[in-house]
Amino acid sequence: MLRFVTSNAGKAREASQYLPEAVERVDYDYPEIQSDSLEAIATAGARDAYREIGEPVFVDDSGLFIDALGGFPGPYSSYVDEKLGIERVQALAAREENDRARFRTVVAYADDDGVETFEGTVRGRIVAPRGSGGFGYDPIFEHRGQTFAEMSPEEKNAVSHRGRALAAFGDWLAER
Ligand SMILES: O=c1[nH]c(=O)c2ncn([C@@H]3O[C@H](COP(=O)(O)OP(=O)(O)OP(=O)(O)O)[C@@H](O)[C@H]3O)c2[nH]1
Ligand SMILES: [Mg+2]
Repeated sequence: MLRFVTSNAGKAREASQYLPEAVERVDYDYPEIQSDSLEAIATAGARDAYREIGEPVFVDDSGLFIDALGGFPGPYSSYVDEKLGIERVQALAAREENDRARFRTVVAYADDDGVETFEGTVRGRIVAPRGSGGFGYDPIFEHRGQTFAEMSPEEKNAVSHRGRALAAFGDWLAER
């Protein structure tokens, strides 16, 4: 059994569909450090959550990086979603010629041996919102003609930043 520490139910749903072992969600909002690096944020979070919970845990730190906006909102994606909302982020991006963006996830796993990180990236374009699935920025992120909110959970996992990071994590767990 794997413990996934996250305040985000959408992330937890995707992880349990993906990993070979059962995933138990721990709804603990660990303090997030301020950094430009998802690796640094996830590593500090996993360490903190492991200390708090006393059992091996993993966390997921993700962000949407819009090329024309210098990678904004990046590590601040959660804060920006809360304060502005995805429509206003899309409106900012729509003023630019270049509509390219990427999603990144860093999964960090902590146990007695320390912290291991696993990364996943997917490229796409920022579009006017479409679709009702997924969560967060999914309706404005288009990958190969479909937004993430128009995909089934399985279709999204097969190509997504999170799916790729979890696949790398799963491979590492299997070989350990
Ligand atoms: O369209 C999306 N598709 C995704 O697949 C996805 N994954 C994350 N996000 C959003 O990006 C921010 C990450 O912030 P984040 O990593 O700190 O997560 P969080 O604060 O929601 O939960 P957690 O930190 O307790 O795990 C949050 O606004 C998430 O909603 C996504 N948006
Ligand atoms: Mg967070």
